[in-house]
Amino acid sequence: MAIILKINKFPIEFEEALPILRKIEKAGFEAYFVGGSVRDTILGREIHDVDIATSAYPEEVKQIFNRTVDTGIQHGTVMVLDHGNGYEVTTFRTESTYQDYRRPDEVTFVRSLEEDLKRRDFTINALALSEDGTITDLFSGLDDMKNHLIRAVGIADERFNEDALRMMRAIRFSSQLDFDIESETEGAIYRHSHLLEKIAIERIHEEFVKMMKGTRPNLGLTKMIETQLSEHVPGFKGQQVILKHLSELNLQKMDEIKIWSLFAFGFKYNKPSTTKFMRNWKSSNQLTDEVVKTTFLLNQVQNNQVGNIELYAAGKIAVVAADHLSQIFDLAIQPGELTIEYDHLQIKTKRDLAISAKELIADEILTPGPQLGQVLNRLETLVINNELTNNYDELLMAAKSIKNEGSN
Ligand SMILES: Nc1ccn([C@@H]2O[C@H](COP(=O)(O)OP(=O)(O)OP(=O)(O)O)[C@@H](O)[C@H]2O)c(=O)n1
Ligand SMILES: [Mg+2]
Repeated sequence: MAIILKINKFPIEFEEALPILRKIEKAGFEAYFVGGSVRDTILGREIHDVDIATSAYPEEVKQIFNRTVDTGIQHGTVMVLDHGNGYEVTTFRTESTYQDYRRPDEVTFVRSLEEDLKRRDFTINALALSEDGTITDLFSGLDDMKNHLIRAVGIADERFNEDALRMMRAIRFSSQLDFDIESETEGAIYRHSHLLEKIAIERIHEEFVKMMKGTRPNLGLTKMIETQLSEHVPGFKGQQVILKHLSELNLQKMDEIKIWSLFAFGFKYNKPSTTKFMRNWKSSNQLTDEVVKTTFLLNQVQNNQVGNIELYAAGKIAVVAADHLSQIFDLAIQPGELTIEYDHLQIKTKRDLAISAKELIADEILTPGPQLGQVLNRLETLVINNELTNNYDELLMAAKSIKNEGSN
C-alpha cells in the first residue's frame, strides 16, 4: 500500500472525529477518513462533512457505538452520534451505489480498503486518511492534485457507466478547484454524455449550480459544451451558439436566481417558457417565481420599457438580480440603476398604502364589494406612478373622486 504523505496537523473537524476512528480500530476493524474532506484538507480548503469508511459491517458498527441512526443502512451507511456531532460511517463496498437515488443499486460490502477506493470517481476523491495522519493514495491522486487534474480512477468509461452523474461532477470540480479534466477522462465524458439523460434531474441541478458558483464557471460551461453534456440537460439542446456566448460573459459571484435568469434571458425566453424551463430542472416554486420576474424585467430593460409599475411588479430581489445581469449583458442602463429607482418607489406592496379598505369603509367612502377593490387598485397605481403622494388625506380625497368618476 503506497503511503506518500503524512498529515501533521488535522483540521478541527477531523480532530473531533478521531475518537470514532480509534474506537472502530480498537474493536478490530479498519477505519479511515475518505472523500471530499480528505481532498479539501490537502488542498487547504474548508471542509464540510467528514466521511468515514470502515471494514466493519453496518451491524458491527452499530454494536461498537451506543448511539447510531440508520440513515442509509442499505448502502452501508450508519450515522454515529457523538458529542452533538453526527458522522456517516460507511462500510467498504464495491458496486456504485450512486445511481438514481430513488432507485439505489444493490451494494456489496467488502473488507478491503483497496476495493472501496477502486470504485470511487476521481483520483483526488480516492484518498484515505488514517488516524495517525498517513494518506493511502493508490491511484496517484496526490500527483493529480499537484498537477491540477481531475482524472477518473482506473477506466473512465467504467466509472461513468456506474454513475453518469460523475460526468457533471468532473465539470463541477473543475470549476470549483480550477483543475483541468485529464484528456482520457474528458474523452470518456464526450463518449458517454448521453447517459446523463438517465440521471435524476435534481442531482444534475445540484452539480450544475455548484459548477456555476465555483471559481471558474466559464471554464465549467465551456467544458459542458465541449463534452456535449450541455446537449443532455433540459433546455440546453441545440443552443451551443448562445451557450458559447454566455460562457464568455463575466459569470463570477452569481446566486441561483442570477444563474437561471442568465440562461432564460440568454435563450430569449418569455414568461411561460421560463416557467417551463425552471419546472424541467425541478426548481422550487420560489426560485422559479424570482427567475421569471428577473427574466421578464431584463426583457423590459432591453426594450426600454421599464417604469415604476414594472419595478414594483418585479420586487426587490428580481430588481437587484436584473441590475447585475444588465451589466453582464451590457444592456443600456447604469450599474445599480434599477435598484435606485426601486428604492425610490413610495410603496413596495399594497400594504404600504397609507389608506386601507377598512378605513375607506369606516370613513363611509365605500362599502364592501368589488368597487372597493377597484378603487384601491387605482390608488395603488397612482401612488406607484407618483401621481399621488402616499398620505392618508390625499388618498381619501382621491378615493372619493375615483368613486364619483365611477358612478357618473
Ligand atoms: N457519484 C459519486 C459520488 C461520490 N463518490 C465518492 O464519495 C465521496 C463523497 O461524495 P460526496 O460527498 O457526494 O462528494 P465530495 O467529493 O465529498 O464533494 P463535496 O465536497 O461537494 O461533498 C467522493 O469523494 C467520492 O469518493 C463517488 O465515487 N461517486
Ligand atoms: Mg462530501
